[in-house]
Amino acid sequence: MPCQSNQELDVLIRKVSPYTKHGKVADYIPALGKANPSDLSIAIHYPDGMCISAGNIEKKITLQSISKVISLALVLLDRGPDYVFDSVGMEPTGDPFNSIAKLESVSPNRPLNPMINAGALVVTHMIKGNSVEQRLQRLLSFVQKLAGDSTISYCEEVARSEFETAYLNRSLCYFLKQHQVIDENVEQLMDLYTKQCAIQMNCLNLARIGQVFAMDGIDLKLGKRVIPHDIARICKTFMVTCGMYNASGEFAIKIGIPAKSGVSGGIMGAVPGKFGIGIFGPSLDEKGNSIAGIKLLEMLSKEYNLSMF
Ligand SMILES: NC(=O)CC[C@H](N)C(=O)O
Repeated sequence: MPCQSNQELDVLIRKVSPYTKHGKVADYIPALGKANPSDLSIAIHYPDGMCISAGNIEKKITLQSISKVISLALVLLDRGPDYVFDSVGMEPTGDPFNSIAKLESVSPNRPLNPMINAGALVVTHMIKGNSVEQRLQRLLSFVQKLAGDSTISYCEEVARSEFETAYLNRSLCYFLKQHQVIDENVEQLMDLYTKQCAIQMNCLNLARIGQVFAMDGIDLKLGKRVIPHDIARICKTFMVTCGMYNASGEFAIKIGIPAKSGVSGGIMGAVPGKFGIGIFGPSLDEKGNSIAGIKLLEMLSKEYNLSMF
């Protein structure tokens, strides 16, 4: 079913697009610095397969931190919650996503949650397979299944650009290795992690994955469960408590939708029992969230009473 462009969403986009001028695109990953700051698009995917959109939803974006929810779901499926949460906590940090501070100050020295970089690196470390290629393929197949799109792959340019400049993430890895939280070659883990973050899709794919989480792991279009209920619930809870980094509290109060953002400017939303949302707006606020994307979600949530609280 093709995605229908929608007038009401179009009006919302036009209202919030001036906000794109207040933020800036991420450039600490050089390839992301090429994004057009005034881009803004949204897709909403319903469980029956219907889809509405506004803006250029064909444009492909890299998942960046949004991938953390999906790798977490895969690793929970593979290894079970007890194994995973032995090495990664369940608490928000209140710190920026790439902070190293609490790794040192909180005992034991394990990351506080899987949505910060340190926690996500541990989760990626847990993806099963005999080589980076095999582990990436397993993750990609899982992403393709959730999005219902077997063409999804990763962007080599963005992956390479992050791999060549990820000094802070390497520091996190070495810290974790020193404390025996991971036992993998750091370059190998960075290779897999940067490719994971560079998995590329459009807003419609993103909305469809959001919809699977919104429906607690059931893909109604396929007529089957693709993520076990308890795992979808864990992922959604992390989206509420840590999904928007250290802006998650304010986001929960003002918007109240489980969501995960990435520094590419993507946001994946999962409105429980209703629909999934995919947003792309690469101009970011100071915490690394899409500045206009958040405004868009705020207006949408108010207008259609979408807060889960
Ligand atoms: N917040 C993000 O989207 C961060 C993801 C990015 N790949 C990083 O590790 O820095």
